[in-house]
Amino acid sequence: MSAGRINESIIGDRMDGKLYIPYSTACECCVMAKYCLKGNDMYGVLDWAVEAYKKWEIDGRPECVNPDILNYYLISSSIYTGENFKTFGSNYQDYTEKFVRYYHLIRNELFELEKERVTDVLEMYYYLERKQVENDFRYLCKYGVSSTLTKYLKCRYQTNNLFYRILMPFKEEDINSEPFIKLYHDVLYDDEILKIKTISSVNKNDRRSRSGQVNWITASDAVKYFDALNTRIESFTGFSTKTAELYQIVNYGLGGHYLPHNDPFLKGTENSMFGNRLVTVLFYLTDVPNDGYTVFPRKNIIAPTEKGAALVWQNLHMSNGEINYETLHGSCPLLKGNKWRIEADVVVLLGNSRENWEKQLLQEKMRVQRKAYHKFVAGGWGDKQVVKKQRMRRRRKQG
Ligand SMILES: O=C(O)CCC(=O)C(=O)O
Ligand SMILES: [Fe+2]
Repeated sequence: MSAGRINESIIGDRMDGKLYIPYSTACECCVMAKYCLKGNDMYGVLDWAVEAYKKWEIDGRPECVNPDILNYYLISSSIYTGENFKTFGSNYQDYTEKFVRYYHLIRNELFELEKERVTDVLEMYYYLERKQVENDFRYLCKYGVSSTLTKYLKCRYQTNNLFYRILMPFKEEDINSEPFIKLYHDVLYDDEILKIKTISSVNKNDRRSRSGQVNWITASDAVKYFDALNTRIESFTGFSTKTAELYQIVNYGLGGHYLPHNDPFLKGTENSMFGNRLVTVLFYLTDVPNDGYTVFPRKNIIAPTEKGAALVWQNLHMSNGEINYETLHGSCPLLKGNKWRIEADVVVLLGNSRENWEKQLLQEKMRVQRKAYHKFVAGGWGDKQVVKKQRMRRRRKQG
């Protein structure tokens, strides 16, 4: 690179439309960006500036890389190519991937500098990112394979420290560790499935993002039919269903799908009384072999639709209650058969006090344990009755 000559080994080769860089340092990449800018090759500027960032991230920032100049390369080329994206050049897919990959780096730069029209470019990034997620979603639905068991992802009989589960443990399968996703096999019984299907009169729902027939189970039906199911949910999630939302039943016919989304409400739009959706529990009421998966495009994960199983995941970070965006998920378009599922969103009291988050989580867990203890050790009573009985016994003793 000395004496103004560029090391030939870094001049990239374009193979299959992709930039191939055998070896280069962050300094060399910066120089390449500079020359591309001189030659008005704004896509080249972007490629090399981003590549410089990549090297910088891995190897640390060398002296020769001036962050201001690198910012300038990124901003100018982003604005320029951002405009061009609207007309979709032939390399659209390639650039989409690149943008999405480096989005977090570029975004910070843009925010820091607050240059004019930055929002335009940001909007373009958001748009491309959404597009990318949809592409990943479709790809997963078409070609995804279920993950296999590894050292960290196992199957086990799970009692969750509940005495009565020693006799009938859950069949728990790890699907992913971070975010936590698990599949519980055989937790919904045939008679329950029949009951659910019978009481669910269907309402047509034709929103574009979700084509399935949706039905909400009324509060009175929930009490009548699903008390045992609530207890089961509490046993495997460890959280109380006291503030959970009503069950939502969906029947997907052919082509039925649900585009990728996150279940929790965005910051500030949570239920002011009850908080946000901490855990999602999806029960499958039908077997749909090799189809109709629930997929997590950010994690490259597919979950099979297995009759009687429940897929469970945590939507919020346990440390602070913030949304875990990695839990983005959707339901693949159904190409054959018929998929029924029932969803329970377990909500945890956040109220207005995020500072109390940890305390609240602990309280919810304790409430579930107390209830389990009273129900199965103290002889089949719910919380309230036990407390009442204990109070009466104490009074009798005192008086
Ligand atoms: O049915 C599925 O597989 C996913 C449903 C879902 O994500 C939802 O209802 O929020
Ligand atoms: Fe969902």
